[in-house]
Amino acid sequence: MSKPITFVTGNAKKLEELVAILGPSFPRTIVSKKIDLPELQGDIDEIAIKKCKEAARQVNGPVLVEDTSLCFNALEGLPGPYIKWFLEKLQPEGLYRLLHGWEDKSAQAVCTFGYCDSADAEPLIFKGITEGVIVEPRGPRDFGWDPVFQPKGYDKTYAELPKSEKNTISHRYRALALLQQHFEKQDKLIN
Ligand SMILES: O=P(O)(O)OP(=O)(O)OP(=O)(O)OC[C@H]1O[C@@H](n2cnc3c(O)ncnc32)[C@H](O)[C@@H]1O
Ligand SMILES: [Mg+2]
Repeated sequence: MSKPITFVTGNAKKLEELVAILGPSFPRTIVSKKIDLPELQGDIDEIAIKKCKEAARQVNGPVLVEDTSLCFNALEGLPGPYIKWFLEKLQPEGLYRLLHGWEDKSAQAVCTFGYCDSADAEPLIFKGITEGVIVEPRGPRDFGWDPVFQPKGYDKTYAELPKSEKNTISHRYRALALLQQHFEKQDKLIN
């Protein structure tokens, strides 16, 4: 039997979505641990790799982490991985206002999972991207910047969409689909 994987996050909403997206058929057991890992700097992959290594060091076993970015194309990809601080200070209204004066409101929601077998293993990276536009905030405010992100091809923001629908098109869903493929392949090799 493989050891359970510890999903390390300080964000209960991320955990809720991961559980809903993976469902009961995921081949490995996932447990969660609430640790606020350091908010690192660097490019998106670099951050996920460092974050994963730090989690593996603290947990001392197989770990999963994820880092989420919101990249505005008009701003060359910023706020990107620093979205947490932008959101905290500016609120969803302020995120929308950042693009005042720019015609291009397009953005990418990026979710990057890192998985590490042990503290000395190199992390594997699984990345999902959903294209969209930044709009004036609409919908419930229970998760981050969901009210300002309207996925491409939709007339509703992430916040306005039913959770079940967000979870079939989101950046997190796309990243987890890759992660799921990886573990299903591995499961077949073992059994
Ligand atoms: O402990 P970790 O996993 O790092 O959790 P966190 O809340 O610090 O998350 P990040 O460092 O990845 O920062 C991403 C920010 O974007 C927010 N966020 C993440 N996923 C989101 C989603 O699907 N929709 C809206 N906001 C999201 C989240 O609340 C943070 O403010
Ligand atoms: Mg964080």
